Amino acid sequence: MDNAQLWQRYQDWLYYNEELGFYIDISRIDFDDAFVAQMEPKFDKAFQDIAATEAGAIANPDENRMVGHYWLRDPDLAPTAELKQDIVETQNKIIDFKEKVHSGVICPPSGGKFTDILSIGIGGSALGPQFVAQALAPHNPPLKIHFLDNTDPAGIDKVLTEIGDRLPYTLVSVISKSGGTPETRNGMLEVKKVYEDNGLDFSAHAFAITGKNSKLEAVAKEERWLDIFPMRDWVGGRTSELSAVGMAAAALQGIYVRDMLKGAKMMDALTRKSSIKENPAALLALAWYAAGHGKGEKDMVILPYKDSLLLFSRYLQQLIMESLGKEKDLDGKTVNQGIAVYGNKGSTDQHAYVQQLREGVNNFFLTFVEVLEDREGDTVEVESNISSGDYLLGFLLGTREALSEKQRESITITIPQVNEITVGALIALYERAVGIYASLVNINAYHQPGVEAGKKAAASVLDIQTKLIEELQNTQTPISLEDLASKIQASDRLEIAYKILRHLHANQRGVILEGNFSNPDSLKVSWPGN
Ligand SMILES: O=P(O)(O)OC[C@H]1O[C@](O)(CO)[C@@H](O)[C@@H]1O
Repeated sequence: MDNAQLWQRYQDWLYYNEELGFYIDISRIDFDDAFVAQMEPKFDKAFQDIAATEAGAIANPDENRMVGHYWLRDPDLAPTAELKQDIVETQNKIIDFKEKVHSGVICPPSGGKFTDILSIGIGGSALGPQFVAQALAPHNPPLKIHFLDNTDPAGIDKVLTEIGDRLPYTLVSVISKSGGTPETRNGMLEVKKVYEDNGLDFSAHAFAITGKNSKLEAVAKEERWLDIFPMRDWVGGRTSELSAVGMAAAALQGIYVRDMLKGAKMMDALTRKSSIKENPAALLALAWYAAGHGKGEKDMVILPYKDSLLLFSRYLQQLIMESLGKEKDLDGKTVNQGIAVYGNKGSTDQHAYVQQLREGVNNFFLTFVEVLEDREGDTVEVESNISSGDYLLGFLLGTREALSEKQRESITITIPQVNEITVGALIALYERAVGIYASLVNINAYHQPGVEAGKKAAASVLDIQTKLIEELQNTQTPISLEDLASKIQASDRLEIAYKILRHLHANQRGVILEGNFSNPDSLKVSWPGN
């Protein structure tokens, strides 16, 4: 296509909503009218599926659950009066909590006001709050947020060192829908110990966001934490940013959470339309399908040209990959679906991997995110009539053109500003696009059976560790790996046993390994206390 044809195609496919100031351009994705016509019946079904989901159908059949994140921003849509009341009450309770914290009614036992929040959670219990904090937290937030989203001891130490002597003024938010995620539990136990070691009452600093009757809820109740906010089984972790999970963290940082909900509600109204061209989420799903032939053949590279949106791709990675990455379809057929998502920000990534995007393997499509407003306040010119923001746009458009010349496809989303309304709308846009795409490819977007396999395997590793240590403590002389593994009936897990022992040895945890480390079979292991 020449430039005149591309310009025409841009206008033919441009989506614009005046109220939100949102543009979506899928003109640089390679599809034709015949493809759209052929997709229409699938979209009709997808629109019906999502309407049923919003009305309270069991959209997550494997877990026998409704899927209700749409109700969070429009409680009137909730299928029962109880659910509606629950949503409204939780939101009001969060606003009330943040007001009490900000005003000092809820305060540290030593007096004064809370200055920091330490948010402990992982996956959907971290990624949304992290993205939103980066995108929207004011320069001088009433509370500064820190995250523990792993069980990495050095990572935990680093965050606690950053907090330093503000620990007595730090609120701790422990977030886990299941209430049993080991990384989160470990973070909580380590942080609790640091509070206790400093003579501080952890319970007077902590609040929980968790599912009903979870282990975490029991602990928070028993230890009389400051508060407990509910997570409901009809909100998945990766769609929980606009539930208590994201709301509490955002509100405490001084972000206008009601506006986030408003932006999401506005986008929901737009993405409920049953005409592909008038529905921005359907346009995204159409573009994803066209690019990857409905099989995820191409990766999705997300490039926001705005530093504050840096974590958008990371957030979308879970939303899209945990939702769409499925072995079986809804009929039980093996399909191995999914779309790989990566990206950071432009133009920074231009100096990292855009070389490969333009000239290397053509296995991706890009999503540029353009923000019209450069900055608050006056613009500085770095050259005559040219600002840094002009360069940013120049790099975006230049990269789009350079890629397009080489048949690399792209979508461009344009928003007027990064604010509560547009961020809420972006979240809702992608949540809906994922729901529509899942329906197009006939998969359950709302379960995550694949994650369980890794969790079970990790538990079995820790079980072997316990047995190895017990056995070693009863062994008087150095013993070969093979003999030790055989004693605990783990001869078939020799590699795992060796790696556990090597880790314990490296951390001076009582285990001594001796011998030739390039020949693990030759190593002898002992417990020096013996
Ligand atoms: O909130 P939870 O239950 O601790 O789970 C954290 C994350 O773990 C997963 O269940 C699986 O990795 C995600 O879906 C979820 O967001």
